[in-house]
Amino acid sequence: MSARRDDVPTASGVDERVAAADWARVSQDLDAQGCAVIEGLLARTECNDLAALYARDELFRSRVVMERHGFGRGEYKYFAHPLPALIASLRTSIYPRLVPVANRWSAAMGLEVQYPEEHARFVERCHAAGQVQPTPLLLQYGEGDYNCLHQDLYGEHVFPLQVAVLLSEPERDFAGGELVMTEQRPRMQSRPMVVPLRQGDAAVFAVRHRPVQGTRGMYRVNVRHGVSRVRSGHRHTVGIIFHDAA
Ligand SMILES: O=C(O)CCC(=O)C(=O)O
Ligand SMILES: [Fe+2]
Repeated sequence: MSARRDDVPTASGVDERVAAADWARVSQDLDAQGCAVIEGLLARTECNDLAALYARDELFRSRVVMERHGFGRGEYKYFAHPLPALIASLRTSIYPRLVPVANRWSAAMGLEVQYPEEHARFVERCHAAGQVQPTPLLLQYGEGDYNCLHQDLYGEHVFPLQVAVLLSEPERDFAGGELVMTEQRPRMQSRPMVVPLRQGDAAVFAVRHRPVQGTRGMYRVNVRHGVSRVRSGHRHTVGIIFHDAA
């Protein structure tokens, strides 16, 4: 029998908030910078309630202690099915907003893959290839913790954009712990970026690579993300990755 899950955060109003975001601006920022911020996507209570789920082992399929794998320091847990309503709603309502960017990028990079309009259809594609495990995750950092630059690839099927929502408030709950991105350009040095976030803000960013318009045509940059050292306090984030894992 599945555990009672009616005391986890509800999805009340989240679809409406997603619909109200300025997706034209997000898409422009993604094209120009490879990342975009949606301010105040989640309310403070939703952030606190989500962060509190970290202790609820029955909601998760696995726990990763980053230090054991050389991933950094701190830990995270992947949600099990059924996903908490708020996470499931974010995943299905944000996905179609990002499909136009994903398809445009794919074509611009000369890739064959195109993404279906609906998240359920894309998940079917993942499942058919043996990628059946949910990838949304909660991350928890304490003093001295950090997350090494990485890419969240879990199999052949990769949706090219992902979302992370900061659940803690900088300066109040923690110091340091900035979301960091690097873009590795062909035959050039990497470009670093810091993404300033407050509690409830969502960062949307490229998972693996993205097209950049150069003076001599389009080229592909390789993208990684991570988190700088948390200097004090505690920091939680929720990561929404749209492909499932093998
Ligand atoms: O904690 C963060 O801000 C980054 C989390 C992360 O690596 C992810 O959501 O994939
Ligand atoms: Fe990540």
